[in-house]
Amino acid sequence: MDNHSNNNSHSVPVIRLDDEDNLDATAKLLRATCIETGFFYLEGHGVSQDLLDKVMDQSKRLFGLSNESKDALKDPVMSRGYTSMEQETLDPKNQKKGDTKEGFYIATEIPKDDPRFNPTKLAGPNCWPTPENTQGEFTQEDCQEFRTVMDDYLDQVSRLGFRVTQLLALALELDQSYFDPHFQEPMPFIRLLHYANETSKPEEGIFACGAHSDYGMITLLLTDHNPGLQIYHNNQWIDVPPRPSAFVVNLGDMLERWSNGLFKSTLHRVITSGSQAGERYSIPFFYEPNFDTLVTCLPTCCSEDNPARYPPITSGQHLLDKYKGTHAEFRPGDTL
Ligand SMILES: O=C(O)CCC(=O)C(=O)O
Ligand SMILES: [Fe+2]
Repeated sequence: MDNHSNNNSHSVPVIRLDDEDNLDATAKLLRATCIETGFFYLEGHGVSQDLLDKVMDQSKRLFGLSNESKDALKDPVMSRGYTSMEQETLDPKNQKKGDTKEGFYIATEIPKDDPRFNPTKLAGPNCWPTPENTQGEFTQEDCQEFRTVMDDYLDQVSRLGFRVTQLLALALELDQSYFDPHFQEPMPFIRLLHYANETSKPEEGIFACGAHSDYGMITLLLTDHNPGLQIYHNNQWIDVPPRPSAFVVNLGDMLERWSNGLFKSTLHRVITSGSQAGERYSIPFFYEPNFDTLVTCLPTCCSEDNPARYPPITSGQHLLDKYKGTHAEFRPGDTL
């Protein structure tokens, strides 16, 4: 029997990034949290409310486009742009149909004539709305505004992601700068999400977002006021309610692997209740190391008694392997 929601016997802690005087205490709290669930709220992060509001508004405008226009914004080879409702199935074993959500991927803009352009390494241009591909639904100014807001957001959350990796290094009892070289050419991905006004029915295999763990290093999630996110902890699903102005941060499989299983990448899902919640908007930001970073057991996480459990893998290969399993339409680097 699947409990839809639970009282919060466990609550997700708040970590503040602006408490420089108590860095040791913050790192200790973060360590305990990462060993337990790897989920926490992040406050004092320095990203302005104005920008958070703007990015949500622009996301709503984008998903308000007609299906025809949104379909013209797909780029499965570059893994960018629009992904349709039910295209992604995050938990194929338990889902009868795909996630009841649509999405839009944005990453670092690398033009085709840039020497770094390489679709097999997920490095390429974004798929921006234009007056042409939106059939005039977006004017030139609308398109410019969308891009300006998204560029600004990508820049700010990337800086924030870098600071979080420094705090994670401390939590892992490493030098604060330990991860810095691995984020010199990071792979940041914004994913705008829009959940349908449809009630999830776990017992019938219908989920807003099926149970999964995230693939990469860290995820910084911005949500609107609608509840729905749950984490699986101590054999039950626990609500992680929206907390205004905070990011929900969670660790992904890559960091679990890097830390030899010490830091957890916890299973989570989204359950929507159509009548109560209406449509839900959220924006996960995935912050990943350089494509060529070698993810191999961190020095503080293995010893003679606790040898490395996973063979080394590059960050890029790890992500590509994971994407293949869940994105029906994604074909990174296929013949252009
Ligand atoms: O929408 C949410 O609250 C969570 C989304 C999520 O877990 C994901 O996209 O990885
Ligand atoms: Fe997730």
